[in-house]
Amino acid sequence: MEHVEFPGLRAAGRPVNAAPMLEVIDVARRFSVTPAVRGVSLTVWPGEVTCLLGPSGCGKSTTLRMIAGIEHLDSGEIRVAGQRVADPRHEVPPERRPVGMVFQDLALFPHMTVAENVGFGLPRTRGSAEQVAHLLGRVGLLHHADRYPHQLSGGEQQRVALIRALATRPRVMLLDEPFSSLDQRLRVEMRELAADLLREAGAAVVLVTHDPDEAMMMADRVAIMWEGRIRQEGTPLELYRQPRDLTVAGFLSELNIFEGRVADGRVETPAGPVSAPGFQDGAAIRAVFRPEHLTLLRTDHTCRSVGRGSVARVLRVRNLGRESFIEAGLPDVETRLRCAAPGCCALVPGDHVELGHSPGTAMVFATP
Ligand SMILES: Nc1ncnc2c1ncn2[C@@H]1O[C@H](COP(=O)(O)OP(=O)(O)OP(=O)(O)O)[C@@H](O)[C@H]1O
Repeated sequence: MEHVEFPGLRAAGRPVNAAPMLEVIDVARRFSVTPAVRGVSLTVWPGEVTCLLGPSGCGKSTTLRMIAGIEHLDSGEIRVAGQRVADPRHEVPPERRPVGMVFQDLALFPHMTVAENVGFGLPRTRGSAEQVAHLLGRVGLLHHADRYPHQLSGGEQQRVALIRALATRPRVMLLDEPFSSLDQRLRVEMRELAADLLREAGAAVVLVTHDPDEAMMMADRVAIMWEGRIRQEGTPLELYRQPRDLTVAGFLSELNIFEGRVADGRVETPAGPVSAPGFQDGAAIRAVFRPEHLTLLRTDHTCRSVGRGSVARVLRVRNLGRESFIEAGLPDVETRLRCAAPGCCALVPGDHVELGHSPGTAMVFATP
């Protein structure tokens, strides 16, 4: 097939000639006896969005606050555009770092109009009013320039906060759960708008979220954080397809996990045989499937036919129109299987289904 270039779309991978814009080198921070961040390193290129994804308390916000300069670092170093901005002995104050921030609580100035909010950090030059108008136009809010923040909807306030942070043309943009207070539809809209604006601005972006969909949609690279460390870093697809362990795998979707032992280089699972390269015969392993990788085929049989997947019973079906979620149970197994399929699903609770999986989608990990 002919290779097609889509103008405006970035090629996958990092720019070859550009230098990194943000370098976080082995930074650590401890609060009394609690180590919050234990040696985190990150490199972000201009125009690149890196997402820190992880459970509550794993050190995401502390990492962001150290980059912003509002949290001290105990060890390590932070560089912006090749210049050191922080190490334990020397810290450039936050207001002198070329770093913009948008947090969940937007902190717009209530007594200033929308235009004044956006222009707040700009030197009063002849071009500044035009720049504010340009940015407001870019997010469709030019007609609200003279309103006050309380006269705007949540989504509109979010857009103002975003362009206010972009107005000073920061080299690094930090976003801490910026869309979490918005409803689902608005959140999707804001993610797309923000991703476009941020890439256009050419800033290095670090986005903190605990929402895997947000990470998959917005990020060029995702770093999964766990207990103060980065457990794995890569493109969203690398993490989705080749997670290094079960913890990383479990961040991006629910999982169906089957325990087994390797025989002849493969392991039998209720969803059919799975090859286990790199494992010795007899090794205890876990074969893991994401919900969208299990297949369910309605059958009249109530037990497995030789050489096929197991027969399960459908317990629950949620048809969302665009996709469906099905829960199924295996005899004598307490855990429910969770499956997802595109479009509407004709199965109903009580149906018997033969389990299978899409080729090449199983993930195999050693049992600890
Ligand atoms: N100022 C502080 N004083 C004491 N402990 C703190 C302070 N700030 C953060 N911590 C602790 O450091 C750890 C990491 O906190 P951090 O806010 O970075 O986590 P997070 O991953 O951003 O969590 P969340 O997703 O809930 O915001 C937590 O155990 C937290 O309680």
